[in-house]
Amino acid sequence: MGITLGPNQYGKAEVRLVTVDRSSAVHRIKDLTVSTALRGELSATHLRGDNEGVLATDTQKNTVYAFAKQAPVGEIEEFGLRLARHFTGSFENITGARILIDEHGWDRIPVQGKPHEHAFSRSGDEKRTTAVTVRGERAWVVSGLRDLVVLKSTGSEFHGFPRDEYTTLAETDDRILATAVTARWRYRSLDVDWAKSFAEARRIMLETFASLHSFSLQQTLYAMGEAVLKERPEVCEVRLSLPNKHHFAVDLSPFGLPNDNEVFHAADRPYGLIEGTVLRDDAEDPGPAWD
Ligand SMILES: O=c1[nH]c(=O)c2[nH]c(=O)[nH]c2[nH]1
Repeated sequence: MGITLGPNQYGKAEVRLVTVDRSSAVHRIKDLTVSTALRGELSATHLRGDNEGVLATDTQKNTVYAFAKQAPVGEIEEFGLRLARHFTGSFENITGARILIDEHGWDRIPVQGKPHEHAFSRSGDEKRTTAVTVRGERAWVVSGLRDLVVLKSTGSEFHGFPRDEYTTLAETDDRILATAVTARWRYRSLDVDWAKSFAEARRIMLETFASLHSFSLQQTLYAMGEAVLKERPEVCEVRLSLPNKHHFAVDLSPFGLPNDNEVFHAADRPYGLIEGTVLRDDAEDPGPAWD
């Protein structure tokens, strides 16, 4: 019986990088979590512990910090592409790289109504994300966001589902719909205004969530992905993961009180998890974009 080494990669996970642009008194900060992963001919170290072709994960981490000094970080997609191409271009046995970057937002603290020059508050849990994959000369970019928490207090129904002997859920024509959006979208090419594309995809998804009268979170998921594809030609595929953050109307009848969808228990678990892909019929082959 033969045994072989299967797919493998290695790198430094979750390098925390904060940069301060001090070129004017109005400082600008970038707060990133960067993960690197290198792929290629790495059988020597796995089979024999021969590390000749192993660019140390410590070096990968140092490279992230050095690159942040040597040129402006720019958009996370650009930074990811620079890093990935450096790693694949520098060492013969390293033929692929995957760089994951999360960007954490900071807002300027308003002081007497004026945004402060160098004091910030965290924007919240939401992260902008990218996954840059390089294989040989080619590159793929999948960008997105995580933990964008949204809620609508009406405009959502859920009924018409089958009832078996275990079904207790009441049908509803008016419920709270809430979720924490994880969205990732795949770009057709690298010729993209990354900042604008991100801002527009985010806007389109939010507007769709708000505007669509929803009969299921599945319907909302599809509509959000479809709207991005309709308006953003640079995107060819959208993947969404939407936890259904259930809000149950509390039974106030023991207290002799009515509850006309005004008082809810926000349950944190379990939660429904609705996931799906929306893509163009003629979407390019994804290659290793999602791997
Ligand atoms: O939008 C929903 N989709 C479901 O599949 C589902 N299942 C459930 O219990 N509630 C909901 N809501």
